[in-house]
Order: sequence, then structure tokens, then C-alpha cells
Amino acid sequence: MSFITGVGLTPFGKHEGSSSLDLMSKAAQAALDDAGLKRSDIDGILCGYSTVSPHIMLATVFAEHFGIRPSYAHAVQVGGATGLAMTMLAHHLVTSGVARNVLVVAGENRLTGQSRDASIQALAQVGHPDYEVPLGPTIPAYYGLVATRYMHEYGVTEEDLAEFAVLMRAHACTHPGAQFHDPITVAEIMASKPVAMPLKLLDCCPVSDGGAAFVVSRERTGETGVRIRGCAQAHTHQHVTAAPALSELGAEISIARAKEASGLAISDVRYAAIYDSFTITLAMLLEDLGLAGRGEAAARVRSGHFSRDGAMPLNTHGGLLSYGHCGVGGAMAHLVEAHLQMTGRAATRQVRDASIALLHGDGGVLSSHVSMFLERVR
Ligand SMILES: CC(=O)CC(=O)SCCNC(=O)CCNC(=O)[C@H](O)C(C)(C)COP(=O)(O)OP(=O)(O)OC[C@H]1O[C@@H](n2cnc3c(N)ncnc32)[C@H](O)[C@@H]1OP(=O)(O)O
Repeated sequence: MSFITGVGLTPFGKHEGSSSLDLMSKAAQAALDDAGLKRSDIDGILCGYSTVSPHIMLATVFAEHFGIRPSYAHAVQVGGATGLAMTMLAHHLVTSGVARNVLVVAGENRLTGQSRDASIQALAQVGHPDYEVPLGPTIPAYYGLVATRYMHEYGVTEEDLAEFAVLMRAHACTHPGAQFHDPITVAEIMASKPVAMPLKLLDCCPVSDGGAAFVVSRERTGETGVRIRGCAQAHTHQHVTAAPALSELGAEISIARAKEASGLAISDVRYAAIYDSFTITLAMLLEDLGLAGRGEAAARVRSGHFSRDGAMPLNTHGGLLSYGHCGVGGAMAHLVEAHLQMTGRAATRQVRDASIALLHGDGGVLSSHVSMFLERVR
């Protein structure tokens, strides 16, 4: 068995003067404090990449910076799926006896530490290295293409997509660490500047500074524990033009495998933490994972189903769209929030019952997927 024994999260937004390593350290120390562990208790480190500090030995660099000499260290790179991929690896490390307490950490000063051009080039890395990377189209352009196809196939409208941004912003308004705190409306999203049609500014996650961390342990600490019940991955393509048809997407494969690994069904889930780089990402993933029927997710948002007090609370911290997106740490914030909800520590955001949570991460352009079930144990 493996347990998430502590979590740490910085506010997202601007952290002028903080390096990626500073943000990682801040989140890591918060996670250790939360777990009641010392640095010397950590024998494994997994760290996400930073596009601002692309060191080929980042895990070792961080271990030295943070003052730990682990017996296992590894930096992982599967785009937006990295946070959950590291959690899955940590789960295997502790259950196989390789490590006792694995620190999973990521952080980046992507907003204040990198020029706009460097940021665009880094985000263009999901394109074809010979063509798209030198020309620099960014990820929003690829998601825009996917959105056009999905809207055509399932009768989804731009107003439908806007509902997801409205919901994420409403949730962010209740979290003091979120990058954005002003409520937004469907009309404001429709009027925001075009980025990659049909995606407009407010359909996109922002670029942020921030850090997130957690500890995965062999033994639980505290009265209420959070256990990793089962997880799985699926990798279907790298470049969007090699993507399979919309009916055979990787999320459907990874969730099927995760259900098998955990012995759980979607009907068991009480809290959802789903990757939301763009409004279309959230719409598609909710439907791919079985949290809504095809083309029906927006209607479920409108009915309050995914609201904090709804039947399936979703990303109650505000998600990537409104808490913010600092690379790998962005999606790790989803896990931090799920943990706070499951352990009854989400303050004014607390949901009624977060006994079983479903987490899902997506890397690239719906290319790499990790699905994970967490279970509260008392
Ligand atoms: C990589 C993987 O594996 C999978 C993934 O994660 S995919 C997601 C990866 N991340 C991205 O692609 C980032 C997407 N977002 C962006 O590229 C940019 O935010 C954007 C193109 C949407 C806008 O950038 P821009 O046009 O240069 O806007 P910019 O000039 O920086 O900001 C203008 C204003 O809008 C705000 N803003 C910028 N982006 C915003 C957003 N997404 N939402 C809300 N507000 C935003 C800024 O705060 C700024 O406000 P102020 O004037 O009050 O300061």
C-alpha cells in the first residue's frame, strides 16, 4: 500500500525574484511539514521539469539545493501528465520496497523568469521538431484544432466551452492562492480576444509562477490517511496529426486500466480533479472518463453538478484555468486540493464527502494520460 502523507502548494501568479528551485523548495518544505517528516526521512525524490531551468540532472540539482541525499532520484517528463506519472512511480517505489518516503515536487518561475519568446518556444516543443518548433505555434493552436473537430462531432458550442471557465473561476474566487479572483461570465469569455479559434483568451490557462509537492509513503501518518488505490497510464501519440480518432482517445484507455487496477467504478467517485489546460480539455476529458455523456458535460456544469456543493465537485481550487498553470506543478495543485478535501482541511471550499477521488492528467495534446483513484482511510 502507499499513502500521500503530506501536501504543499504555493500561491500561483507572480513570484518576482524566486527561481524554479526556490519555488520547488518552498512547496517541498510545506509538504514535509504537513507530513510531519524531516528532510532526513526522505529517501526518494521525483521532480518535474522546469522549462526555465532545463537542467539534465534536475533531480540531483534539487536534492543538493534542498539538502537531501536520496537513495533514488529521477526527473520525469511527460508534459502535463508528469505530476500524476511521478505519483504513480512513487507508488511503485514505496510498494516495491525501494523507498520509504518519496518527495514528489515541481515548481517553475515560468511567468517572471522567462521571456515571452522563450516561453512560446518551450511550449512549441509538443509540435513536430522539424516544422512547428522553429515556426513556434503554441499549444493553444493544437487544442484549437481539436476543439473544432470535437464541437463538430458532438454539437458542442463556444458558449458550452465557456461554462467550464466560468466554473473554474467561481472556484478560484474562494481560494486565496489562486492567480485570478474576479468572477467571469460566458459573455465576457465570448468577448475576450481570439487566441486560437474557437479558443479565446479566457478559454486558456494562463502562464504562472508556482510550486507544488507531496510525499508518498509506505506508512500512513495522522488519523485520516489518503491511499493511492489504483492508477494507470495510456500513451497514444506525440504529434496531434498522429492522434487517433476522437472515439479512441487515451483517456478512455487509461481510465479503463485504472478502474481495473483499483477495483473501483466511476459511480464510486465523490470528487474529481481533472486536467483543464483549456476549456476543451476539460469538456473532452470529463466525457472520455465517463463523468458526463458525449456532448453533455456543459449541461452538467450549468445544472451545478460539478460545483463545490454539487454531486461531483470538480477542481475546487480553480484548476489550471484559474488557480494557474506553472508547468508540472499546475496539475499537481489538483492533487494537493484533492488531498485537502479528502482530509477535511479545505476551509470554506470543503465539500460534503470526498471519500473517493478520481484524478486525471493529460500531457502534450491529449497524448499521454494518467488516471488515478485515491481513497480516504480512517
Ligand atoms: C504541455 C502539456 O503537456 C499539456 C499542457 O499543459 S497544455 C497547456 C500549456 N500552457 C499553455 O499553453 C499556456 C496557454 N496560455 C498562453 O499561452 C497565454 O496565456 C495566452 C496566449 C492565452 C495569452 O497570452 P498573451 O496574449 O501574451 O497575454 P498577456 O499579454 O500575457 O496578458 C494580457 C492580460 O491577460 C491576462 N491573461 C493572460 N493569459 C490569461 C489567461 N489564460 N486567462 C486569463 N487571463 C489571462 C494577463 O494576466 C494580462 O492581464 P493584465 O493586463 O491585467 O496584466
